[in-house]
Amino acid sequence: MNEMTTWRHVFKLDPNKAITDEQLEQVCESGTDAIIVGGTDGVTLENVIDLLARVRRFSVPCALEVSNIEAVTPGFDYYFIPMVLNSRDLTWLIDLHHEAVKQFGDLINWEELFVEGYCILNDDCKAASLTRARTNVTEEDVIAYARMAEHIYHFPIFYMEYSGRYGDVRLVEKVKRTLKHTRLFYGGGIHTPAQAKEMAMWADTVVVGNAIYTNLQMALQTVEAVKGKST
Ligand SMILES: CC(C)=CCC/C(C)=C/CC/C(C)=C/CC/C(C)=C/CC/C(C)=C/CC/C(C)=C/CC/C(C)=C/COP(=O)(O)OP(=O)(O)O
Ligand SMILES: O=P(O)(O)OC[C@@H](O)CO
Ligand SMILES: [Mg+2]
Repeated sequence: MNEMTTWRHVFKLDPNKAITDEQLEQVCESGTDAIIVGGTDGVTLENVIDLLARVRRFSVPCALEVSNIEAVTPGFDYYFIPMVLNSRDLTWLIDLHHEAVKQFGDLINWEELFVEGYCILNDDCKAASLTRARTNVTEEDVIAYARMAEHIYHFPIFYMEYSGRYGDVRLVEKVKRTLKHTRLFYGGGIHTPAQAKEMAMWADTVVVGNAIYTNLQMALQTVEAVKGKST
């Protein structure tokens, strides 16, 4: 069984945001299942390598969520590749991926690569603007994207991305009830243990990002809320 399929909680670190060594240690030693390194803007080879080297002092698994070709580097345990299913622009579905595979094809260890079928649901986030995501979608639309991810594309991950905003738990539940094999990642607006626990009832994996930078002590408590005996 692949390790990724056991992850319940992950922290997403943004290479474009500052974190002290002490804070990073708390994140990496928190008991989270993995660290994802990723962000939409300001992600450079330099800040990715810097963060990778710092995270590597700890034993937690570390994945790079690739958002631009220039910032891809060896050394991560996994590479997560977003494909934005509700983008209006082929760039974010096919073109950049084609370019990257042309460039790195011979070097890619396909066992380490996981495609994430993204559905971006917050109109007011950087990833939505960048990819021109069609966020004005119905419940039926989202369920159809999830089914496409699982049955047409056979993606390992369907990612409900509310980056910066807490999402609709009832919709997360409905999507979860639809999926059988593809794992459901939920990310967006989780700042409290209660929110993390609520989303973890349905999502296979919950992703906590911004809270690391706004209220670290609260963010750390989301790990126990998702994985602890009290859940
Ligand atoms: C040896 C070697 C070099 C090995 C590596 C081989 C390898 C794995 C190559 C890559 C292969 C490949 C197919 C790459 C894909 C290339 C690519 C650029 C794809 C496009 C990805 C994409 C759709 C990006 C759009 C933006 C997006 C969805 C980002 C996800 C992250 C996200 C939403 C983060 C939230 O943070 P942020 O938006 O920064 O939030 P703040 O407002 O808080 O900052
Ligand atoms: O930063 P937040 O809102 O926690 O979102 C986490 C993650 O889904 C971002 O890609
Ligand atoms: Mg960012």
